[in-house]
Amino acid sequence: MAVDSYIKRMFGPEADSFAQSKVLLVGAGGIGCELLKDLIMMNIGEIHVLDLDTIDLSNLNRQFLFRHKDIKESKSKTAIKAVEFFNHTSKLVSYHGSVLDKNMFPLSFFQQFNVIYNALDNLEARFYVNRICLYLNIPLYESGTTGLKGQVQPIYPSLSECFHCVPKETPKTFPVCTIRSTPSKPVHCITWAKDFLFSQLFGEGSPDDIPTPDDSEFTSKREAEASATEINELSDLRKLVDSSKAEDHDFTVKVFDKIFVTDIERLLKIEDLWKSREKPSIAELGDYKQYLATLGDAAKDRTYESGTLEQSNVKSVIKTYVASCLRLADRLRSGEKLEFDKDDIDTLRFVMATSNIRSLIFHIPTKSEFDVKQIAGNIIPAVATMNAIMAGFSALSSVNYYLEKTNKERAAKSKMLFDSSATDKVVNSSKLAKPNPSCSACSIVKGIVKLNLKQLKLSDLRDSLIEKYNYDDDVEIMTLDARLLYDFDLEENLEKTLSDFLEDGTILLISDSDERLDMIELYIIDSPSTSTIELPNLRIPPKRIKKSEDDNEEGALNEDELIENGVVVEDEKDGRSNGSTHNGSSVIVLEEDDIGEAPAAKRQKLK
Ligand SMILES: Nc1ncnc2c1ncn2[C@@H]1O[C@H](COP(=O)(O)OP(=O)(O)OP(=O)(O)O)[C@@H](O)[C@H]1O
Ligand SMILES: [Zn+2]
Repeated sequence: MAVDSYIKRMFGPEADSFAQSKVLLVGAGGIGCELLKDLIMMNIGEIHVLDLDTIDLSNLNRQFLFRHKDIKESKSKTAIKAVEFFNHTSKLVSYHGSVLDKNMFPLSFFQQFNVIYNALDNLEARFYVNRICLYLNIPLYESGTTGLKGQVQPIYPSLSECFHCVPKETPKTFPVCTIRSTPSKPVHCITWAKDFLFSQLFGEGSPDDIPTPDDSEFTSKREAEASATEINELSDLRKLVDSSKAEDHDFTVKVFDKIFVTDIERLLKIEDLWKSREKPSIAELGDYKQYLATLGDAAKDRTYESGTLEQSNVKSVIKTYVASCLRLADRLRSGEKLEFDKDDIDTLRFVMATSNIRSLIFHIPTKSEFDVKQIAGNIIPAVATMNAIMAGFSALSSVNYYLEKTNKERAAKSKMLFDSSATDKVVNSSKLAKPNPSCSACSIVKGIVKLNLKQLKLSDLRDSLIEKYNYDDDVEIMTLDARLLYDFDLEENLEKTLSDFLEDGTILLISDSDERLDMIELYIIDSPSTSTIELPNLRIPPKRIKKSEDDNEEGALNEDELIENGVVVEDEKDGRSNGSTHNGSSVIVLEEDDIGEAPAAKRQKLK
């Protein structure tokens, strides 16, 4: 039976809307491959698939649209090619690029879609798509899995909780002193090797930028001093790596001596540290000096040992350390910017070797390359079935979008779905919650403004804002990433052209200096053909007193008032609006993937 007749039989005449819809699928990985198949089976009219990545060998166990021959090919393009032969009538379009790339995917790109499906693996991209959907009032089906856990969250802007409404789990952290001085578990050594040693020796940034932790983060002043000396010496070694020549391998010996001998000897002198702990011991490395010296010429060919690396064999890990150091230094010299990537063999082997040498010294069990990859990449193995289940629920839950007429009805019928720990249940569901009135993404009234950035000055924008929104006296203009462009105290930017600070896609936060009106958020679109400033029609609610630790609760508006006051719908069609919508440092173990977008916390004056 043709797919459309099958869908009609299931859902009745309303099913025509499936074929009339155009959707965007962001991410063609574990969930994305499944979801693409599901959306095709729903007979969706147009499916656009976007992914930045190419296929890796490790994707093949669960990303069922990809084969061995597709390794290194674009995920989105390959996924679409793979489903071409399915029995379907959907029009398919692929894009190879990051959803965060504003040149490739400006706001107008997203505007063409009725629904967006997220099948991503990181918070940054998820927060970004969430905000885009808030601006354009597009329903978003957000999905994610971690091992055997998973969830699907339908997001109807201004009607239900957005992705930002509920704080996300903060990355697991370890005290600095555990990582720098007293590791007791393999993960401590791996974190040290990846986040401290690798990033300082080969990572981006000047060697002088190495951050020095606060004294308060250590158990004693001596320990803090030892750490500061360690950091200064490491900074010198980074300079040595930068200035090394291809034929040099001396720096590998100097780095080894410093991190595994001098630093450890310094720590050993702080007796307090070892009163209740076993002392680290360089003797665990045996005759490492002689072995390092003999490696010289042999290491020059930069080859790794063949076969499985022996994680606890001192000679084997030292050889891996030398080869990875030389290969990374070659790459730095060729101008490459290096960052740790679990799939980059040189960065992985450097971390594997150095963490295991440190583990040997501290009497900690060593870890195989496979284990180090899991821990350093913070990988919880993906479960193909859970991806398939959550993708299925995302598609199924979005049926409400196609069958109902308004976003209000769609949101009322939609459910959030998540894994269940009960033995007799696979999945739990709950009604969609209302938006969080103090969410920094969806509670602020938003609008889109087209400006000729090269022609207009900041003073033009300030004057237009005051006139359009009836600010009594003055406004404060700040970017979403907390750069202060203007306030009554900072007038020097007024005569500068907007292109000096803004670009297409910059988001501005505008506050009322009189504290009478609430803050608004404006999305800037550069429009070289415009000469005037056309600010969107927004109804700005009175200033809210935020319910946060810093502010007291008096005067806070309730949720309904906020939604009522915030919504400004211009040219509403099909439930979508056109433009404005309502609305002591530790070492981080997770990848930067997991560090969410920080809402503008502190203001910095623009210099
Ligand atoms: N900014 C982005 N723009 C476009 N696609 C993205 C972006 N960030 C992540 N993705 C894609 O989202 C998908 C998420 O899929 P998944 O969680 O299965 O991860 P993976 O990278 O395929 O697998 P693994 O991380 O286990 O190696 C990936 O294909 C990834 O390339
Ligand atoms: Zn929100």
